[in-house]
Amino acid sequence: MSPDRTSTTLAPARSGTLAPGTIQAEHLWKRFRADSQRMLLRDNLGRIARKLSGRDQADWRWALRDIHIHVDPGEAVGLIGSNGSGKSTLLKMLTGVMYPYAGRLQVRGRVGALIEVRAGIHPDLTGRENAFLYGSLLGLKRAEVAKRFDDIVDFAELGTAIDRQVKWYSSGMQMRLGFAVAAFLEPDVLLVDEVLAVGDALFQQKCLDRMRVVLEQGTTLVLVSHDLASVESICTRGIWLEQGEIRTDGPIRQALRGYRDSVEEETEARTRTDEAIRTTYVDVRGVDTAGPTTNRSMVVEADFVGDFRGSATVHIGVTEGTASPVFTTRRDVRFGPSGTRVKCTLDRLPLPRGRYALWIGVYDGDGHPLTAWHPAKQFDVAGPELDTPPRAVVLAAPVYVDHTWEG
Ligand SMILES: Nc1ncnc2c1ncn2[C@@H]1O[C@H](COP(=O)(O)OP(=O)(O)OP(=O)(O)O)[C@@H](O)[C@H]1O
Repeated sequence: MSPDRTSTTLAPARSGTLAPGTIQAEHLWKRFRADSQRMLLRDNLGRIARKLSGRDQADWRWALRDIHIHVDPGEAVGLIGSNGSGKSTLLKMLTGVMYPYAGRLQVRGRVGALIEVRAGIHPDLTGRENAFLYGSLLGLKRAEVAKRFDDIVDFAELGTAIDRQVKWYSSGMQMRLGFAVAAFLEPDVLLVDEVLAVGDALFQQKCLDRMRVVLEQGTTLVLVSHDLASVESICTRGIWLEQGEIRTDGPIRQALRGYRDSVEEETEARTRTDEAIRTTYVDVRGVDTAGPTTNRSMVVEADFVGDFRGSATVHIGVTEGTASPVFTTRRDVRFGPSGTRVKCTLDRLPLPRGRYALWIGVYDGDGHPLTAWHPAKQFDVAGPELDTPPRAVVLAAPVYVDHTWEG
């Protein structure tokens, strides 16, 4: 399918009857030249010659295809997806720094955006000047920015550096300034792209807390991040993009589940079949329960075959969907000609109810993979849900700990 440009508005319409804080995208398409990255002079000359002779068949790649989104004021939306799926492109169009190829886009009200660490921040101006400039771009009067200025400096922890030119700031300081300015100037829509990764853990937590305050004030939030725990802790709705298309738009847990499952499937598919050792059988089961159960025994069994002979280390781990395991364990094993079976009993499974994946990797004495670290089996655990942490906590690690309360 390709877009119909005849019936579209090319520029983002920022007016209409929608309430401030509403985002509406209809049939949104965006493409880039596939060769637009780096180009040598001779390539350019060749292209100009082809253009003059009418033979220039540009190679285009769609970054976004037929995107429909309606976000109501006050919603907290997480945009998730793998590298290159179109998240930043969509966010840039929402801020107005990029135009769609086709489609209609309405973003109503004042838009505060932090789309790149340095975006919207002028290096030759001081932090103070930047804050006032940004405020005026948002349509705020000088006095309105002045009223919030101390909060911005306090939050960004910039102290006297606020009167220094921004080009002397570290990237962390620039991010803190950018976030504080965008989040404290009371936007109707706050757009945040991946920048939290630049700050230290304490500052990330502060940003998440601030986003919650901003949400409570009725601002609409769109957050792009690969930190799925942060996205889950703050967003109620998730939009999962894949190759420029919406795969899921729904409750955040549902979108994250779909995305995590697809990451696992892809890793599994990428697992090479020419490895020195291959996994031929994997089982995960309860010992005296119908299936894996919280705080009860669980058994993992795996069979391996392959050309490798000698001793190697089998690692197994359990993840909640991404590659970082909740825990791992390992065993040195001798691999012989007739295949090898390992069995591991976990006495008290420390996982609350949920769906998990068992990952396996086998490594030789130098740490080289004989079987690459890959998801080998999904399994469900029966048992209690994890206790709900206070809202301020990003996300509790999914570990069940046996405990007793007194008093
Ligand atoms: N200015 C540009 N010129 C050419 N291609 C671009 C440009 N910006 C983005 N693209 C391409 O558009 C596609 C989507 O990119 P985008 O940055 O939106 O993805 P993303 O989901 O934000 O990825 P990441 O998680 O890596 O930040 C990619 O194929 C990318 O190479």
